[in-house]
Amino acid sequence: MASIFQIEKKCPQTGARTGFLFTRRGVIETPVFMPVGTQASVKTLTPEEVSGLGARIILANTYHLFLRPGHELIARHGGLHRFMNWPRSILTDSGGYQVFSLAKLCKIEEEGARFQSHLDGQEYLLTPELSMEIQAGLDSDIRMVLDTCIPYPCSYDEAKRLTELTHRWEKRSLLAWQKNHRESLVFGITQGGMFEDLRRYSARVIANFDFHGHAIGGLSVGEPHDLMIEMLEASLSELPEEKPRYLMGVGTPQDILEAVSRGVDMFDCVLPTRNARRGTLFTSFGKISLKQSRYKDDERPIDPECQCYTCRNYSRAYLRHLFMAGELLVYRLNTIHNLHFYLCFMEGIRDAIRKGRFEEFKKHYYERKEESEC
Ligand SMILES: Nc1nc2c(CCc3ccccc3)c3nc[nH]c3cc2c(=O)[nH]1
Repeated sequence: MASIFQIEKKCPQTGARTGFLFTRRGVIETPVFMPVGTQASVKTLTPEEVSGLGARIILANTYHLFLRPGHELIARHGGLHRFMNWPRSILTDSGGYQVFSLAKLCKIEEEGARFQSHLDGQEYLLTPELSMEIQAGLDSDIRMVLDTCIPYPCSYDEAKRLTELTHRWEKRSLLAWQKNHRESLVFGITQGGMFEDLRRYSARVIANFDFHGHAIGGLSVGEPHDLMIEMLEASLSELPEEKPRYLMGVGTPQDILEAVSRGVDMFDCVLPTRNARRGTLFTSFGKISLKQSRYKDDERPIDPECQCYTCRNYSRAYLRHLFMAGELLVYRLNTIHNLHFYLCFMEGIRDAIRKGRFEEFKKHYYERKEESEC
């Protein structure tokens, strides 16, 4: 497998590293945050705005696009990049997780995941082969294997059973990918529930297949922060350092910092975009909510230290007015700010690692995090 990942600089004190991930549609600097564009759109923003904020890879969802408008329609329209006018890299999830979290009456069988569409109740069977076929129709650059996302909490026996089924699905996914998907990259996903021995076992099995990169799955499913870190460490301990690691669904700035320290390269999370639509904004001194009356007459920007379009042009009072009035503009202005915050945060992490100052960066983050709101 040609090397699609190059480590640039390692932090001497921690497992943090910067690197470059090469897809056929461009180079991605890591550690990277990948904005979520579930239904072929990063909600409320144009692709030019997402790219202008610095994003070089976005995520899309196989489950959603399969159900609507359908991968065959998107394929007829030239694939997802053409369809949504996004020329850079796209990573698509396999649908395993969404079937669990969204579909009705999901039944896990050896063949695949049988479910009813949350849109019209129609029944489908999502198999590893079909998942790869859908991702090929979308023509995504990084394709995820079909896995079962183990619920939390879950018994040891059930976690073991689902982990072993996942390994069989991943083998089938890889075979399907090898048959006619070689223009893209394929990532494996480790599972193991919240059991350290199953986490190590799953990582060892996945590491022995021939994937371009490895995702750590089954986390950020409602478990406590410390348990997530513990299971992350168990998984990472058995994954090769030279391949990219992707921690699925993570997370808050603090989660990202802790995971980068342990050698994770790729992140995705709905927080910046979803919180934006709920009026919750990230700042260098913690989060603020536009619902609070204290901002009614506040002329300052969201974050005085932020250089984004929203902070350079609008006050908290104006944003709160828009939010309380239900003016749609606020969803765009808040999303611009939150995505800018996350993408700048990642640039700060990469810069600190390159300059050998990652520990200092982390310490500074924790000091600022507890500051009283300004
Ligand atoms: N396939 C898979 N996806 C997960 C996601 C969705 C990430 C995603 C990818 C692409 C688009 C949207 C979302 C998780 N989100 C939070 N925890 C998660 C765990 C898993 C998991 O174990 N397996």
